Amino acid sequence: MVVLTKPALGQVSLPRPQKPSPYFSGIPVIDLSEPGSEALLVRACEELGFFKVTNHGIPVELIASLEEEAMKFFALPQAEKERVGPATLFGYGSRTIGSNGDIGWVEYLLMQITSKPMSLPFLMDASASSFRSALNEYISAVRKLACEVLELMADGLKIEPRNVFSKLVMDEESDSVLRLNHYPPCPGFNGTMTGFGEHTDPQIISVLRSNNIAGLEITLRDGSWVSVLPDQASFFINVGDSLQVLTNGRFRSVRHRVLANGSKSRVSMVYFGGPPSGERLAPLPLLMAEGEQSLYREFTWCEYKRCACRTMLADNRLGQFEK
Ligand SMILES: C=C1C[C@]23C[C@@]1(O)CC[C@H]2[C@@]12CC[C@H](O)[C@@](C)(C(=O)O1)[C@H]2[C@@H]3C(=O)O
Ligand SMILES: O=C(O)CCC(=O)C(=O)O
Ligand SMILES: [Fe+2]
Repeated sequence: MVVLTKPALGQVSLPRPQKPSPYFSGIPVIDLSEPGSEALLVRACEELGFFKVTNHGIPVELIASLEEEAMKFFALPQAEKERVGPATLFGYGSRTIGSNGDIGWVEYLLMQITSKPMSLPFLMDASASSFRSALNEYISAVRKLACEVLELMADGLKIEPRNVFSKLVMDEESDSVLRLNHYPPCPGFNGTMTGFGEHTDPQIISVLRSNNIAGLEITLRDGSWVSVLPDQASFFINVGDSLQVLTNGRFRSVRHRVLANGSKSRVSMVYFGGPPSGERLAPLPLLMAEGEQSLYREFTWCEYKRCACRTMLADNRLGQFEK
Protein backbone atom coordinates (compact mmCIF):
# COMPACT_ATOMS: atom_id res chain seq x y z
CA MET A 1 0.00 0.00 0.00
CA VAL A 2 1.29 3.48 -0.85
CA VAL A 3 0.79 6.02 1.90
CA LEU A 4 0.80 9.58 0.68
CA THR A 5 2.02 12.08 3.21
CA LYS A 6 2.46 15.81 3.08
CA PRO A 7 6.13 16.71 2.40
CA ALA A 8 7.95 17.48 5.66
CA LEU A 9 8.52 21.21 6.04
CA GLY A 10 12.27 20.61 5.65
CA GLN A 11 11.53 19.44 2.11
CA VAL A 12 9.67 22.58 1.12
CA SER A 13 11.78 24.26 -1.58
CA LEU A 14 14.21 26.64 0.02
CA PRO A 15 13.79 30.38 -0.30
CA ARG A 16 16.22 32.05 -2.68
CA PRO A 17 19.76 32.60 -1.37
CA GLN A 18 20.57 36.27 -1.02
CA LYS A 19 23.67 38.41 -0.81
CA PRO A 20 23.82 40.53 2.37
CA SER A 21 23.65 44.28 1.73
CA PRO A 22 26.26 46.74 3.02
CA TYR A 23 25.91 47.98 6.59
CA PHE A 24 24.35 51.43 6.88
CA SER A 25 25.88 53.79 9.39
CA GLY A 26 23.05 56.32 9.06
CA ILE A 27 20.35 54.59 11.15
CA PRO A 28 19.10 57.39 13.43
CA VAL A 29 19.75 56.71 17.11
CA ILE A 30 17.28 58.38 19.46
CA ASP A 31 18.36 58.63 23.08
CA LEU A 32 15.08 58.77 24.99
CA SER A 33 16.77 60.35 28.01
CA GLU A 34 17.85 63.38 25.95
CA PRO A 35 15.59 66.42 25.73
CA GLY A 36 14.79 67.38 22.14
CA SER A 37 14.56 63.81 20.86
CA GLU A 38 11.10 64.49 19.39
CA ALA A 39 12.43 66.52 16.44
CA LEU A 40 15.02 63.83 15.59
CA LEU A 41 12.36 61.19 15.85
CA VAL A 42 10.04 62.99 13.39
CA ARG A 43 12.91 63.42 10.93
CA ALA A 44 13.71 59.69 11.19
CA CYS A 45 10.07 58.76 10.51
CA GLU A 46 9.97 61.05 7.47
CA GLU A 47 13.28 60.01 5.99
CA LEU A 48 13.51 56.30 6.77
CA GLY A 49 10.50 55.16 8.78
CA PHE A 50 13.00 53.38 10.97
CA PHE A 51 15.24 54.24 13.92
CA LYS A 52 16.86 52.84 17.02
CA VAL A 53 16.03 53.88 20.59
CA THR A 54 18.49 53.79 23.46
CA ASN A 55 17.98 54.55 27.16
CA HIS A 56 14.51 53.06 26.79
CA GLY A 57 14.22 52.04 30.43
CA ILE A 58 13.33 48.37 29.80
CA PRO A 59 15.45 46.22 32.15
CA VAL A 60 17.85 43.84 30.37
CA GLU A 61 16.75 41.00 32.68
CA LEU A 62 13.20 41.24 31.40
CA ILE A 63 14.36 41.08 27.79
CA ALA A 64 16.82 38.25 28.48
CA SER A 65 14.20 36.26 30.27
CA LEU A 66 11.78 36.28 27.31
CA GLU A 67 14.61 35.50 24.89
CA GLU A 68 15.58 32.52 27.05
CA GLU A 69 11.98 31.25 27.18
CA ALA A 70 11.68 31.67 23.41
CA MET A 71 14.89 29.69 22.81
CA LYS A 72 13.64 26.96 25.16
CA PHE A 73 10.41 26.78 23.19
CA PHE A 74 12.13 26.66 19.78
CA ALA A 75 14.47 23.91 21.07
CA LEU A 76 11.48 21.59 21.75
CA PRO A 77 10.90 18.59 19.47
CA GLN A 78 9.07 19.62 16.28
CA ALA A 79 5.96 17.58 17.15
CA GLU A 80 5.61 19.37 20.47
CA LYS A 81 5.89 22.80 18.86
CA GLU A 82 3.32 21.84 16.27
CA ARG A 83 0.92 20.86 19.03
CA VAL A 84 0.59 24.59 19.82
CA GLY A 85 -1.45 24.89 16.65
CA PRO A 86 -0.77 26.31 13.21
CA ALA A 87 -0.18 30.05 12.81
CA THR A 88 -2.79 30.51 10.08
CA LEU A 89 -4.19 32.94 12.59
CA PHE A 90 -2.20 32.67 15.81
CA GLY A 91 0.11 29.89 16.94
CA TYR A 92 3.33 28.21 15.82
CA GLY A 93 4.56 28.40 12.25
CA SER A 94 7.58 27.06 10.43
CA ARG A 95 8.86 28.03 6.98
CA THR A 96 5.48 29.28 5.79
CA ILE A 97 4.45 32.88 6.48
CA GLY A 98 0.82 33.93 6.10
CA SER A 99 -1.44 31.77 3.96
CA ASN A 100 -0.57 32.82 0.43
CA GLY A 101 2.59 30.86 -0.30
CA ASP A 102 5.35 32.92 1.34
CA ILE A 103 8.24 30.80 2.57
CA GLY A 104 11.19 31.78 4.75
CA TRP A 105 13.97 30.11 6.74
CA VAL A 106 12.19 30.89 9.98
CA GLU A 107 10.00 29.43 12.70
CA TYR A 108 7.84 31.61 14.89
CA LEU A 109 5.14 32.03 17.50
CA LEU A 110 2.44 34.55 16.69
CA MET A 111 0.31 35.78 19.59
CA GLN A 112 -2.62 38.13 19.71
CA ILE A 113 -2.42 40.64 22.55
CA THR A 114 -5.74 41.13 24.26
CA SER A 115 -6.79 42.43 27.64
CA LYS A 116 -7.70 38.84 28.52
CA PRO A 117 -5.09 36.23 29.48
CA MET A 118 -2.82 34.84 26.75
CA SER A 119 -4.57 33.87 23.54
CA LEU A 120 -2.72 30.55 23.05
CA PRO A 121 -4.12 27.69 25.17
CA PHE A 122 -0.68 26.05 25.69
CA LEU A 123 0.45 29.14 27.61
CA MET A 124 -2.22 28.44 30.21
CA ASP A 125 -0.56 25.12 31.17
CA ALA A 126 1.16 25.07 34.55
CA SER A 127 4.40 24.06 32.77
CA ALA A 128 4.32 27.28 30.74
CA SER A 129 4.04 29.60 33.73
CA SER A 130 7.55 31.09 33.40
CA PHE A 131 7.02 31.66 29.64
CA ARG A 132 3.64 33.26 30.38
CA SER A 133 4.98 35.67 32.98
CA ALA A 134 8.01 36.62 30.81
CA LEU A 135 5.59 37.36 27.96
CA ASN A 136 3.22 39.40 30.09
CA GLU A 137 6.02 41.52 31.55
CA TYR A 138 7.65 42.03 28.18
CA ILE A 139 4.39 42.99 26.49
CA SER A 140 3.52 45.62 29.14
CA ALA A 141 7.01 47.10 28.89
CA VAL A 142 7.14 47.32 25.08
CA ARG A 143 3.58 48.60 24.87
CA LYS A 144 4.59 51.40 27.25
CA LEU A 145 7.67 52.10 25.15
CA ALA A 146 5.57 52.20 21.96
CA CYS A 147 3.24 54.64 23.71
CA GLU A 148 6.12 56.89 24.79
CA VAL A 149 7.58 56.93 21.27
CA LEU A 150 4.16 57.68 19.73
CA GLU A 151 3.68 60.58 22.16
CA LEU A 152 7.10 61.98 21.25
CA MET A 153 6.06 61.73 17.60
CA ALA A 154 2.96 63.84 18.35
CA ASP A 155 5.14 66.36 20.25
CA GLY A 156 7.58 66.51 17.35
CA LEU A 157 4.72 67.06 14.90
CA LYS A 158 3.38 69.76 17.27
CA ILE A 159 -0.08 68.25 17.45
CA GLU A 160 -2.37 67.82 20.44
CA PRO A 161 -3.48 65.91 22.36
CA ARG A 162 -0.14 64.14 22.59
CA ASN A 163 -1.91 60.78 22.89
CA VAL A 164 -3.49 61.16 19.45
CA PHE A 165 -1.52 58.11 18.18
CA SER A 166 -0.74 56.34 21.45
CA LYS A 167 -4.40 56.07 22.51
CA LEU A 168 -4.93 53.70 19.57
CA VAL A 169 -2.45 51.13 20.86
CA MET A 170 -3.36 51.69 24.52
CA ASP A 171 -7.07 51.13 23.87
CA GLU A 172 -8.54 48.03 25.57
CA GLU A 173 -9.68 46.91 22.12
CA SER A 174 -6.34 47.57 20.42
CA ASP A 175 -5.54 44.82 17.92
CA SER A 176 -1.87 44.23 18.67
CA VAL A 177 0.36 41.23 18.10
CA LEU A 178 3.59 39.80 19.51
CA ARG A 179 5.78 37.72 17.26
CA LEU A 180 8.78 35.64 18.35
CA ASN A 181 10.93 34.68 15.35
CA HIS A 182 13.72 32.11 15.28
CA TYR A 183 15.99 31.96 12.22
CA PRO A 184 17.92 28.70 12.66
CA PRO A 185 21.30 28.24 11.00
CA CYS A 186 20.68 26.88 7.53
CA PRO A 187 22.53 23.50 7.38
CA GLY A 188 24.86 22.93 4.46
CA PHE A 189 24.60 26.52 3.36
CA ASN A 190 27.30 29.02 4.12
CA GLY A 191 25.92 32.10 2.43
CA THR A 192 22.60 33.66 3.44
CA MET A 193 19.02 32.66 2.82
CA THR A 194 15.74 34.59 2.88
CA GLY A 195 14.60 34.34 6.48
CA PHE A 196 11.61 36.69 6.27
CA GLY A 197 10.80 38.13 2.84
CA GLU A 198 10.52 41.84 2.16
CA HIS A 199 7.40 43.59 3.39
CA THR A 200 6.02 46.55 5.29
CA ASP A 201 4.24 46.05 8.62
CA PRO A 202 0.50 46.84 8.41
CA GLN A 203 0.05 48.20 11.95
CA ILE A 204 0.86 51.64 13.45
CA ILE A 205 4.22 50.91 15.02
CA SER A 206 6.53 47.91 15.42
CA VAL A 207 8.97 47.63 18.30
CA LEU A 208 11.67 45.15 17.37
CA ARG A 209 14.49 43.66 19.35
CA SER A 210 16.87 40.87 18.33
CA ASN A 211 19.89 39.06 19.69
CA ASN A 212 23.28 40.20 18.45
CA ILE A 213 23.06 38.37 15.12
CA ALA A 214 22.81 40.36 11.88
CA GLY A 215 20.13 39.76 9.28
CA LEU A 216 17.68 42.65 9.35
CA GLU A 217 17.76 44.85 6.25
CA ILE A 218 15.72 47.93 5.34
CA THR A 219 15.27 49.98 2.17
CA LEU A 220 16.37 53.57 1.88
CA ARG A 221 14.28 56.13 0.01
CA ASP A 222 16.02 55.30 -3.29
CA GLY A 223 14.93 51.65 -2.91
CA SER A 224 18.42 50.33 -2.12
CA TRP A 225 18.80 47.68 0.59
CA VAL A 226 21.07 48.21 3.59
CA SER A 227 21.89 45.98 6.58
CA VAL A 228 21.16 47.08 10.11
CA LEU A 229 23.95 46.50 12.62
CA PRO A 230 22.41 44.37 15.39
CA ASP A 231 22.24 45.81 18.89
CA GLN A 232 20.71 43.55 21.51
CA ALA A 233 20.53 46.32 24.11
CA SER A 234 18.37 48.65 21.99
CA PHE A 235 14.99 48.58 20.30
CA PHE A 236 14.34 49.31 16.65
CA ILE A 237 11.14 51.11 15.71
CA ASN A 238 9.38 50.69 12.35
CA VAL A 239 6.69 53.01 11.09
CA GLY A 240 3.80 50.79 9.91
CA ASP A 241 1.32 51.31 7.05
CA SER A 242 -1.37 52.68 9.40
CA LEU A 243 0.91 55.46 10.66
CA GLN A 244 1.81 56.32 7.08
CA VAL A 245 -1.93 56.79 6.45
CA LEU A 246 -2.56 58.78 9.67
CA THR A 247 0.21 61.20 8.62
CA ASN A 248 -0.96 61.31 4.97
CA GLY A 249 2.32 59.84 3.77
CA ARG A 250 4.53 62.21 5.79
CA PHE A 251 5.89 59.25 7.78
CA ARG A 252 7.18 56.34 5.71
CA SER A 253 6.22 52.72 6.34
CA VAL A 254 9.60 51.04 5.99
CA ARG A 255 10.13 48.03 3.68
CA HIS A 256 12.31 45.48 5.43
CA ARG A 257 13.40 41.83 5.29
CA VAL A 258 15.57 39.37 7.18
CA LEU A 259 18.36 37.15 5.89
CA ALA A 260 19.19 33.96 7.78
CA ASN A 261 22.68 32.53 7.70
CA GLY A 262 24.59 29.26 7.64
CA SER A 263 26.02 29.26 11.14
CA LYS A 264 24.15 31.32 13.72
CA SER A 265 20.67 31.36 15.23
CA ARG A 266 18.92 34.71 15.17
CA VAL A 267 16.01 35.42 17.52
CA SER A 268 13.79 38.47 17.24
CA MET A 269 10.83 39.62 19.33
CA VAL A 270 8.49 42.06 17.63
CA TYR A 271 5.54 43.95 19.13
CA PHE A 272 3.11 45.24 16.50
CA GLY A 273 0.90 48.00 17.93
CA GLY A 274 -2.36 48.13 16.01
CA PRO A 275 -5.59 50.13 16.44
CA PRO A 276 -8.96 48.69 17.51
CA SER A 277 -10.67 46.71 14.73
CA GLY A 278 -13.37 49.28 14.00
CA GLU A 279 -10.98 52.28 13.98
CA ARG A 280 -11.32 54.49 10.90
CA LEU A 281 -7.94 55.12 9.34
CA ALA A 282 -7.58 58.46 7.59
CA PRO A 283 -5.04 61.30 7.69
CA LEU A 284 -5.38 63.42 10.85
CA PRO A 285 -6.97 66.76 9.86
CA LEU A 286 -4.50 68.45 12.24
CA LEU A 287 -1.66 67.34 10.02
CA MET A 288 -3.17 68.47 6.73
CA ALA A 289 -2.06 71.76 5.24
CA GLU A 290 -4.74 74.01 3.80
CA GLY A 291 -6.08 72.46 0.59
CA GLU A 292 -4.09 69.24 1.08
CA GLN A 293 -5.96 66.19 -0.19
CA SER A 294 -5.94 62.80 1.49
CA LEU A 295 -3.79 60.31 -0.43
CA TYR A 296 -6.01 57.46 0.75
CA ARG A 297 -9.67 56.58 0.71
CA GLU A 298 -11.03 56.01 4.19
CA PHE A 299 -11.09 52.48 5.61
CA THR A 300 -11.24 50.69 8.92
CA TRP A 301 -8.40 48.64 10.39
CA CYS A 302 -10.60 45.57 10.10
CA GLU A 303 -11.03 46.20 6.35
CA TYR A 304 -7.29 46.73 5.92
CA LYS A 305 -6.44 43.54 7.77
CA ARG A 306 -8.94 41.55 5.74
CA CYS A 307 -7.29 42.75 2.52
CA ALA A 308 -3.78 42.26 3.95
CA CYS A 309 -4.52 38.59 4.69
CA ARG A 310 -5.11 38.01 0.99
CA THR A 311 -1.79 39.52 -0.06
CA MET A 312 1.71 38.11 -0.26
CA LEU A 313 4.43 39.59 1.93
CA ALA A 314 6.08 41.68 -0.79
CA ASP A 315 2.82 43.16 -2.12
CA ASN A 316 2.12 46.86 -1.80
CA ARG A 317 -0.92 46.50 0.49
CA LEU A 318 -1.59 50.21 0.82
CA GLY A 319 -1.74 50.54 -2.96
CA GLN A 320 -5.32 49.23 -2.90
CA PHE A 321 -6.35 52.14 -0.69
CA GLU A 322 -4.59 54.96 -2.53
CA LYS A 323 -6.84 57.48 -4.26
C1 LIG B 1 1.84 37.19 4.04
C2 LIG B 1 1.33 37.69 5.14
C3 LIG B 1 1.88 37.44 6.51
C4 LIG B 1 1.30 38.62 7.30
C5 LIG B 1 -0.09 38.64 6.75
C6 LIG B 1 0.20 38.65 5.23
O1 LIG B 1 -0.88 38.23 4.45
C7 LIG B 1 0.67 40.07 4.86
C8 LIG B 1 1.28 40.83 6.07
C9 LIG B 1 2.13 39.91 6.96
C10 LIG B 1 2.50 40.54 8.31
C11 LIG B 1 3.84 41.29 8.33
C12 LIG B 1 4.05 41.90 9.73
C13 LIG B 1 3.74 40.90 10.86
O2 LIG B 1 4.80 39.95 10.94
C14 LIG B 1 2.41 40.15 10.59
C15 LIG B 1 1.99 39.31 11.81
C16 LIG B 1 1.36 41.12 10.20
O3 LIG B 1 0.52 41.64 10.90
O4 LIG B 1 1.42 41.35 8.85
C17 LIG B 1 2.53 39.38 9.28
C18 LIG B 1 1.33 38.52 8.84
C19 LIG B 1 1.43 37.05 9.30
O5 LIG B 1 2.52 36.51 9.49
O6 LIG B 1 0.35 36.44 9.38
O1 LIG C 1 13.12 39.35 12.63
C1 LIG C 1 13.14 40.54 12.41
O2 LIG C 1 14.08 41.27 12.74
C2 LIG C 1 11.98 41.22 11.69
C3 LIG C 1 10.79 40.34 11.50
C4 LIG C 1 9.66 41.05 10.85
O3 LIG C 1 9.85 41.93 10.05
C5 LIG C 1 8.30 40.69 11.22
O4 LIG C 1 8.13 39.76 12.05
O5 LIG C 1 7.36 41.33 10.68
FE1 LIG D 1 8.10 43.13 9.68
